[in-house]
Amino acid sequence: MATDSGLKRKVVILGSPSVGKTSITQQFTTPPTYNEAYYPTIESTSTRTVKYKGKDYEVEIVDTAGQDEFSLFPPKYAIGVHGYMLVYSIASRQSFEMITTLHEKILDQGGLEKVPCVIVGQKSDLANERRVTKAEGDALAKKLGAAFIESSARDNQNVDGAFDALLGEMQREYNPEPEKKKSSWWPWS
Ligand SMILES: Nc1nc2c(ncn2[C@@H]2O[C@H](COP(=O)(O)OP(=O)(O)OP(=O)(O)O)[C@@H](O)[C@H]2O)c(=O)[nH]1
Repeated sequence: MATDSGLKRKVVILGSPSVGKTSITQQFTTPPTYNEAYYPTIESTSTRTVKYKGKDYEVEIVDTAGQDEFSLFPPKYAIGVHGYMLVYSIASRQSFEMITTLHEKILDQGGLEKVPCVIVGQKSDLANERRVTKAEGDALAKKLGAAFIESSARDNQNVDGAFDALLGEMQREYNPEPEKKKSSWWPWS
């Protein structure tokens, strides 16, 4: 896990193979980009500067190889990382179930109790092949203390929204809003 490092954020994208991790990353860093062809990723890092609440953040994004329940969690994905995007496909139950496993691995590896996270239900355009409801995604995110969004890299739907949600989670962790001054009982004080 990382400490607050000013206006830089390092995020790692994790999920089962072929859920659209590379597609969502490319659509975010070099829009508009979408590739119908599937090329399995080994690992790839890209950056984009984004404005969040009036400040420019340099976001470094590590797009990882698809994981299954037997994959080892590389320790480098726990060091210096500010937040995680956990991606599944709404058309794959198995990829949805991997989210809980991945979340556990992140906490175990970092020795953490919580971590800034967004859960992304990708391929929302595949409505006829849906195997995971929005309510299930939402409930899992609540259980894991994460943000939740459904997106389509193909249609460029909610791609920026997914990263924005993660920035929000990281902001809460590293730059919490100062507590609002409690209103005084005395109206004149
Ligand atoms: N229908 C649909 N297909 C998508 C979407 N995003 C990605 N795909 C397709 O799904 C396949 C896998 O996409 P990738 O982005 O390579 O998936 P990945 O999760 O990076 O895959 P790994 O490298 O194996 O981990 C490709 O054929 C994409 O064109 C989407 O939003 N909708």
